[in-house]
Amino acid sequence: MTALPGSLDSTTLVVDLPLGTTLADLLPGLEPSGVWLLRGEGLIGLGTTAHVRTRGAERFAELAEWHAQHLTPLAETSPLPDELRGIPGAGPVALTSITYSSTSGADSHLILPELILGAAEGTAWVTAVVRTSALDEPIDAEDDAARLSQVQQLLAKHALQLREGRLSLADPGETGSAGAGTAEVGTSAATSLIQGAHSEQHYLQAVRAGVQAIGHRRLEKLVLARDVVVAADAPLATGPVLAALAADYADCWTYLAGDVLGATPEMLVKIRGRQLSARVLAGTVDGGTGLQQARALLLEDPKQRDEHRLAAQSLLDQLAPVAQHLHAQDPPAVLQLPNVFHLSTDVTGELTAQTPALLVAERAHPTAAICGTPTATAAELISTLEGLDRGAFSGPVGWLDAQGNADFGIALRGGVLEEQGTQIRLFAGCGIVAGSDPEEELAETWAKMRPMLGALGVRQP
Ligand SMILES: C=C(O[C@@H]1C=C(C(=O)O)C=C[C@H]1O)C(=O)O
Repeated sequence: MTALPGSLDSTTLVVDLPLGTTLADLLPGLEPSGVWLLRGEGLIGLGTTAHVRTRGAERFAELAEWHAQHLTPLAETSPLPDELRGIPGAGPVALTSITYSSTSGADSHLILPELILGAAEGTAWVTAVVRTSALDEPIDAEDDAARLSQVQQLLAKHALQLREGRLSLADPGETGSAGAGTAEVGTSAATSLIQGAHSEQHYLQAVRAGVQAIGHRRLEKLVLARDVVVAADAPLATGPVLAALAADYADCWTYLAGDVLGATPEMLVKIRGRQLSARVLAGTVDGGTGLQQARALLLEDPKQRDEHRLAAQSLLDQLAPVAQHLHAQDPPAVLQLPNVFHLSTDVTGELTAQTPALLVAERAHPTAAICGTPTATAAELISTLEGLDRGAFSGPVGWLDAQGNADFGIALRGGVLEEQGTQIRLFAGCGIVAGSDPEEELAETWAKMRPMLGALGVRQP
């Protein structure tokens, strides 16, 4: 864990975006350190004021402690402009990605960007977060001119400008920013698809073994994943990749935190004060199926309904010790995405105590949507059958603000950057239950990788 010398100071200004544009429109010209966007609104982080890395069984607790020590105090010391009070995510936020497994060899991350662009409920803002020890002299809370100039400097550093209250990309040639320049290299990087840790045959074999274990009544469900690698001839520029995901999958949360990025349709847990909500997905058919047929295939198939029921139930069971009035939509709905249809259950509830958001996420994770039932048996079988270190894939990903609000999606439909950003390992998994067909599950993994393959300019074989 990284200690943070000195305390933090933050400034938030309400800004306008150019008419008819959203935050997502800025992405192609930026090199973000964190992203969380849904339908054009959300957060873009730039640069880092602090980056905490941790591993192991205490990873949630350690990040929660860091959040309480460093981010929470800013709610008191750096008040928000009136227009932003009560807007979740406004002001200083940390983006986070946490590994699926406590035994992963990969880091879990909490990143506090130095500059955050935010938009929610039709209002946009910029927030600068600095270490007071990095300032020549402390900035007076009331010194608006000094605060504006500090924000302007950080904007220029990241290829942005604020003119008459309007935020936009800097005019070409205006700044010496690294952002715009490298983005161009990245968009033109040639990409190719190569095998991941294992072959398709290995996956088919793993699914067969999973179905067999279910047949022997060792467990009811397990989620088996596979990986492929997209290699590029230059570092990938994440801004344009994320912009493509945000444009094509507007109903998914487009994310970047630590080394993982993607566009996920699944919300592990969203926390707003004491209120919590979630969106559980499980049960999938290919997007090429018409809506009418997809509804029948999902809602009327006992196998799909069972697979879904186990996922929803696992979340309710895992949240029960910290929440009350838990309510799950019943029957599930059908969620239509460009690549797939899912059975979907929205869950709501109320936290019974002031449990820190990261510890609520720890409780909720892993659901049977990405692990299985019973959890421990599924987790053990996954580690032997998959033969993968999932890293951040299928772990919680999202943001936390200083007030304790948070979004934790499940890091699906994404990939992990490797080799200095010149390659990205894509993952996708499928829920296996009695009667699962290995070939169909393999096809489903390709359908789930389609968003990333498309954004990276790689054709599905
Ligand atoms: C595991 C993934 O997705 C999960 C598994 C699903 C399924 O098996 O039907 C559906 C949605 C997700 O909960 C993935 O996208 O990799």
